[in-house]
Amino acid sequence: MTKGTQADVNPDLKKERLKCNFNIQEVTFIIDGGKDKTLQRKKIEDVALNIAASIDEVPEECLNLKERYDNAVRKSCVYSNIVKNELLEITGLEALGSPGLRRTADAFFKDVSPFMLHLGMFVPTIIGQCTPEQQAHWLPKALEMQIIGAYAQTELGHGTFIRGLETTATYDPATEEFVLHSPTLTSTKWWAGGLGNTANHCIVVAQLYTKGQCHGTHPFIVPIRDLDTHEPFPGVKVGDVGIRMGFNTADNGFLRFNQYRIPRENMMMKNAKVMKDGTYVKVARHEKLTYGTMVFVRVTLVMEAAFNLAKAATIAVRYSAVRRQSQPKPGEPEPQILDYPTQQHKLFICIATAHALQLTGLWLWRTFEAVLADMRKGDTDSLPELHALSSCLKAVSTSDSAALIEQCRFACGGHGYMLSSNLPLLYSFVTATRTYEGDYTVLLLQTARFLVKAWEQAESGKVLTPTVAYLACAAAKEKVVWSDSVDGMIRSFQAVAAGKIAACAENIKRLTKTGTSLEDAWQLSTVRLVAASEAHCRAMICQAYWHEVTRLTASCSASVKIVMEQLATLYLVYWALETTGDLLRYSTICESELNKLQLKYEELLALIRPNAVGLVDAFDFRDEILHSTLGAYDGRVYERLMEEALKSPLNETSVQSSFHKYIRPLAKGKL
Ligand SMILES: CCCCCCCCCCCCCCCCCCCCCC(=O)SCCNC(=O)CCNC(=O)[C@H](O)C(C)(C)COP(=O)(O)OP(=O)(O)OC[C@H]1O[C@@H](n2cnc3c(N)ncnc32)[C@H](O)[C@@H]1OP(=O)(O)O
Ligand SMILES: Cc1cc2nc3c(=O)[nH]c(=O)nc-3n(C[C@H](O)[C@H](O)[C@H](O)COP(=O)(O)OP(=O)(O)OC[C@H]3O[C@@H](n4cnc5c(N)ncnc54)[C@H](O)[C@@H]3O)c2cc1C
Repeated sequence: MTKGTQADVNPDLKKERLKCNFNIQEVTFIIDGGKDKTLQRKKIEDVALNIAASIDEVPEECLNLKERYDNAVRKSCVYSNIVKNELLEITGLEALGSPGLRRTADAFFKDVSPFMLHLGMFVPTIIGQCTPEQQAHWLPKALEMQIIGAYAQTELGHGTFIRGLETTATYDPATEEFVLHSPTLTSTKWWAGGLGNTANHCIVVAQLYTKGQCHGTHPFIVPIRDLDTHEPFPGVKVGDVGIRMGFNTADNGFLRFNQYRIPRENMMMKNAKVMKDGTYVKVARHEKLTYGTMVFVRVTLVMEAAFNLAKAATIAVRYSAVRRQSQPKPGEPEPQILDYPTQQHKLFICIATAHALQLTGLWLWRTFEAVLADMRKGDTDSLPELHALSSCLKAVSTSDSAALIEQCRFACGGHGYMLSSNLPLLYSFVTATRTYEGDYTVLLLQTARFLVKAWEQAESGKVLTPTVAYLACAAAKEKVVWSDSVDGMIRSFQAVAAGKIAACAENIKRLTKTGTSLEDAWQLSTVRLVAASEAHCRAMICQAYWHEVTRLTASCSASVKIVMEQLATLYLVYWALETTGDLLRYSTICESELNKLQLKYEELLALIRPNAVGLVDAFDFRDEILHSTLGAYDGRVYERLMEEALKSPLNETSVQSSFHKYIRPLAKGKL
């Protein structure tokens, strides 16, 4: 964080920091996943942000579309040199997924780098889908930025339904090449980040045909532009998809092939191969291993959701400590808006959710690594559970994060609507995460498949995998006894999930018994299935969050343990109050217990209040990363708003040319 001198800090923020009663650094270590991780992150930030090239003289949002893109490319080149020459030195390949890299990227790009998908998906797909020999060929070139790649899976006609993709890759044994072709308008690749103007290579997911047979979708590495001239190769048509709600510097593109040939070796052959004579050989033990990059990105998106929400919460809480408004008691000074319980209600859940998603995300990452280790030994048994877990957690975390970032914007009143607050841009960036890498509903329905199967296993007394083990207790179908202890609340959330899953399973059974096909019975139950999946995910987040807080604060100072537990309890109570209808249905909770719960919630808001600024300081964001007039460490909100306003191109002259051209003639009746 950029602390400046204490004299520069807004007096209200100064007082808030004196009120804070816990060790901020200890909380930072917990959020980062350990002291060593914090130190590494800070080192990366220091190295990367000492290079002033990230600074824009004119705010990014004041440039036109083309200027913004060119500027983003310029900064991407500076930044990729830093990654290549400095950051990879610090941590090796691990740097690519490190929080330090993620954070410093935000200091360079208020919107998104056109190189993001190169690092975010192109490189991970090479690592996940190539044979060691292919990796040795492609990876150094990609890491050295000799080639720049995109990931083109989605088409104009299909994003969700991958099996329905239309682009074909037909093997020609005579030349030992694949012929890529886009047979229809709807087969045009659409959306790939970095593809429109930047990438010279692209991972293309296409239907593989060999010896006259289709073997489903497979990934290929495809050179699309000449490395020297950057002109698209004959047979390749590529361009930008047009202006978007956000991501306007991400260079999302379209791509069409006309009988375009690539060598056989460009098929990514870790999970399946095509031999020289065209024989198709399946290597992988699990049908869906070609979907591996998506699972990897979904796992990382949970912490991405936490990260972005933490930024918004930092901005809104600091601003709420500085902003004074209204006069609830006559004659008294206007209070800080953070003193209003309604403001606390809007904001403290944002801090708690950022913690919940970050700690759940770290736990999910460890689970992912364990599954990966099993798969290296040839064991894919835990893949279905990982898919179910990562699907629902990606869906719920990105959806919660987007909704709460918007809530932070509301919490900042009119100033939150300024682009210089950074909240609108943050929202437009994060709301896309609910759609990309698997739409919210679609992913929850994937988890639902796993849950209904698990329920059937529970009913027949089979052993269940860890994340659904709670279903075994719920098979008794009795209402759970409500208790407002943490364990009691988690048990109740699980009972809600189990009750909803059971109702779905019963509904499907009832419909199929009366002659409805299984597919139709499933469709007719999907509204409930999505709700069941969401309830399961919420119960899982509550359990993982509380478990991690208990584990991680075991050796912390007492005050840190208290504040972390207050936040986690707030999260549980908040969701109990949000889902009272469900609790009334599946637990023994009654009116008086609901009233007690409401009181407990209000008490927690009051307890957290003195530590609110300390808690967002613990996210440890440097001002360069927050990019916010409202959220800077020093709280000089009004000064910064004025400084930014003066940078607007509309303030360059006191009279605009349009006055002479239109307004004056209009007034004189000459227009
Ligand atoms: C250098 C400087 C640089 C500076 C920058 C520096 C920046 C630094 C870095 C910055 C980082 C920033 C953040 C990250 C950035 C990322 C951005 C990403 C952007 C967005 C990318 C995208 O957006 S990219 C496209 C993603 N597009 C989807 O996401 C499609 C969803 N659609 C499906 O994913 C399938 O279509 C769908 C539904 C499963 C059905 O697939 P399907 O039809 O084949 O399968 P069925 O439904 O029939 O299911 C049959 C059985 O398969 C099982 N199963 C299915 N999937 C499975 C799986 N994966 N693993 C195991 N099992 C699986 C299922 O559970 C069933 O099991 P069972 O039979 O036992 O029940
Ligand atoms: C900013 C951004 C960046 C992207 N980057 C990339 C990229 O780099 N590479 C890439 O390949 N793709 C990329 N995408 C595409 C993205 O992965 C898809 O948009 C996403 O997977 C959703 O697919 P879709 O657009 O086909 O939506 P659709 O599937 O058409 O969804 C429309 C609606 O239909 C519903 N629906 C669809 N199927 C079902 C079902 N089976 N049951 C119930 N409801 C259903 C959905 O819930 C949704 O409400 C990007 C998208 C965005 C917005």
